[in-house]
Amino acid sequence: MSSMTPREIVHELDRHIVGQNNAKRAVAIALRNRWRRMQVDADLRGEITPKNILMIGPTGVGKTEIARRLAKLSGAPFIKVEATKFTEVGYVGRDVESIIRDLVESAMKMQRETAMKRVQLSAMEAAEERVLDALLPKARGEQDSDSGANTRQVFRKKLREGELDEKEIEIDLAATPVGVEIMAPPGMEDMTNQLQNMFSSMSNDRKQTSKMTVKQAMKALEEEEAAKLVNNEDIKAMAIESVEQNGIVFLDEIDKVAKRADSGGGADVSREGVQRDLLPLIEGCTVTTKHGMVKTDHILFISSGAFHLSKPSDLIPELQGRLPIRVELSALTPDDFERILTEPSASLTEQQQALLATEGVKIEFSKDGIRRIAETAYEVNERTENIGARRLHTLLERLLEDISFDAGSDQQSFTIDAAYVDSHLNELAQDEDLSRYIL
Ligand SMILES: Nc1ncnc2c1ncn2[C@@H]1O[C@H](COP(=O)(O)OP(=O)(O)OP(=O)(O)O)[C@@H](O)[C@H]1O
Repeated sequence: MSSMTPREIVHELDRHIVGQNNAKRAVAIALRNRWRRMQVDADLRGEITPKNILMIGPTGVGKTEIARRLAKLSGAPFIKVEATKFTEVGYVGRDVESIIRDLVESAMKMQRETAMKRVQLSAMEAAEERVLDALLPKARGEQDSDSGANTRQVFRKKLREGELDEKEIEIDLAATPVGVEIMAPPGMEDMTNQLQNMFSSMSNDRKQTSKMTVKQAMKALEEEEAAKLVNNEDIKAMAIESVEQNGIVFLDEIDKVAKRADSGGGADVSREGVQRDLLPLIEGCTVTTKHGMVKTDHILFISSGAFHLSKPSDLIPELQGRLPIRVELSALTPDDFERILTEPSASLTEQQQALLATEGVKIEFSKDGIRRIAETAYEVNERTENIGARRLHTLLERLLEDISFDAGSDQQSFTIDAAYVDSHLNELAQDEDLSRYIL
């Protein structure tokens, strides 16, 4: 668990997200509180539940990004779900517990990757032995002799230096489990999982001989050996522990399941139903997953919504009480866009430059060029639909389309200044119908 102070967390988030200081502070405190909770006496620890957060702000201003970066920073299992998913026609009552099951799956993946990394070296050595066995298929006794050992040593050296990479060999690999796709009705995911497990375990012990290059064989064998070295039960236990203690669920579009002031009856009933379904998860309950039982008491829920048509007070009172920390994210200005284009580490302009550099094309963004992109994005957002910083992605793609298409042919260096931006985007940006489709 991360032991960073709130100030350090905000500082780290600043590297990726422009502005939105209140939201950054709120999530930083929430994360630190988890660390604080782990420091108190075990008796009291059980009593302290997370202070969940409600982020209020228009689309594309960084709500998801803040939560995602926070999770990454703390190595926490993370999942984003849309609350509206549970109101779709025909899906009423869709199992909200699947949120926790998916979270456990993501934790399993993280834990498995960490465990695999830990055993990487041993796996590589074991794989090397198996490749050498395949390269030098000798009778048993002979391998133990001095000359046998010497040859093996020579081959090992060649193998490590990559000299044998392209040589073809035959190796025995565990057969991949039969792919069985089972379609079950919503809410029956557990049954599907069990059936799938049953089918895959049926084929677990089978081997298949494959012909491949030494390089491919090393990769396949390394994976197989690593899988043998990690203990699945440990991974399960660690995954569940990390979900229970560190898990973060990002519940988007929570405003869309709130009762609306202007509508009456029907749809409200189903929306309220979703809130009631979600409540036990947020209040703390136990969910059965195929890897074990998960208590949701200490999972951090970050909910978010634009709240254009409804207000947080339209949520059912119990849910309001469980989302005590409210933060507002502001709409982005042209100045923010300018900063988003250049400041974050691996910013959009940096990414484009790096991509084109691979073809020997150099692009420079001048200061007035950046300013003009930011202003155009803002104008298009105003005139059509406000999709926040996402507009910068679509605009940049369009702006660099020609360069990107011709890369590698003639001109090798470009300066993107205001004139370039105007000549490539102005016509589109001014035409409302066109920009709706293209920008
Ligand atoms: N303040 C910001 N600083 C840097 N990048 C941002 C900022 N706001 C948005 N972005 C970028 O815009 C994209 C969309 O942002 P994000 O997914 O956080 O939107 P959101 O506010 O969660 O909207 P929605 O509610 O529609 O999901 C991301 O690629 C993100 O990197």
